[in-house]
Amino acid sequence: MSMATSDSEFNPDLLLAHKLPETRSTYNERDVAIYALGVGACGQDAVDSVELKFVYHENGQEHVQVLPTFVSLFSLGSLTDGLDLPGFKYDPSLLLHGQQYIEVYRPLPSKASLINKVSLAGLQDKGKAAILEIETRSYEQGSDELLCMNRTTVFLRGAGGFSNSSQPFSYKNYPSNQGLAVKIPQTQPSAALLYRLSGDYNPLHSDPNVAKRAGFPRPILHGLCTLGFAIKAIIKCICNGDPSAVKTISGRFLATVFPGETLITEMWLQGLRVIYQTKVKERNKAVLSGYVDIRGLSSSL
Ligand SMILES: CCCCCCC[C@@H](O)CC(=O)SCCNC(=O)CCNC(=O)[C@H](O)C(C)(C)COP(=O)(O)OP(=O)(O)OC[C@H]1O[C@@H](n2cnc3c(N)ncnc32)[C@H](O)[C@@H]1OP(=O)(O)O
Repeated sequence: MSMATSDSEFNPDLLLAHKLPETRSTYNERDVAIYALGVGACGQDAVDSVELKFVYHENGQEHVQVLPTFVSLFSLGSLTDGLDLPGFKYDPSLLLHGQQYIEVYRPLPSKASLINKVSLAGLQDKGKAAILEIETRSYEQGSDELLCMNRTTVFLRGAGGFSNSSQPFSYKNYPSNQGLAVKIPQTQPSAALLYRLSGDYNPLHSDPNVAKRAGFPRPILHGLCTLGFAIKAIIKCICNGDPSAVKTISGRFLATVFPGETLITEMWLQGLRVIYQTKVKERNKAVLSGYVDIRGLSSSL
């Protein structure tokens, strides 16, 4: 992959000493529904009985239901302002989302105001790149109850070489038997343009010139959009459509996805852990892998 020369300046001591400010998130049912549409809810069948509840109040239902990956949006505030951090001069177009780890502690309300406490949780030197981990703990305003936690790993191409530390990642081995289920939600060519309306306005996903400068032939799909597609497939296949069954989500973005490609998510149930892998069908390429821990299995399974 070719990319523009980075003129990054990286001072890890200054960076790690920096305290990130709190951010605030307020959302309502409209935001929840737009997010769900952005990750393909009701994409194949406009009246899909499992997915309709993520965008519309069905009969007898008081509120739309919130997909657990919606909470990943609370982690965006600290970085979408262009990574304005001391000791850190970096071309944001070279940044790639590397991993996302999510814990959801309580059923998600369909509207809320949150205070996000943000901290730098890790920094690794990979030689050709630096990896920065940012933790965001989101509390409901008023009750101060912890609702969820995100750990976001960003892969900063060209910013490595400041030390010799490195930390391996352990989710590489997949069961050799065929997965429990496979879902094929097709992304639309406009997928990234729709998903960005949920709050990630990074031009890498919408501007052909920015994408070219970053080394891509055209804008790429948001990592968190791919994650949303994958976790929704797991909720549908394994959790009987119940989004509150999801406790923990872990995902590593292995390769880029282009809007319009078809995503296949394969999953294996091991106790209360679902191991999953998402591939792009057209290129037979693994693009996302990880696990989901669930609270329990519905009796209908
Ligand atoms: C706070 C909120 C902020 C949110 C910001 C998000 C903003 C969004 O708008 C941005 C996006 O959504 S970008 C789109 C989504 N992400 C992607 O498409 C990236 C896909 N992955 C890749 O391209 C490669 O894996 C790539 C390029 C990442 C790595 O591939 P290689 O360069 O080939 O790396 P490799 O040689 O295999 O490994 C080098 C070391 O790095 C570790 N590593 C690899 N992939 C990683 C990944 N995805 N995440 C974390 N670490 C990763 C490897 O383990 C290796 O380390 P070690 O040598 O210690 O084993």
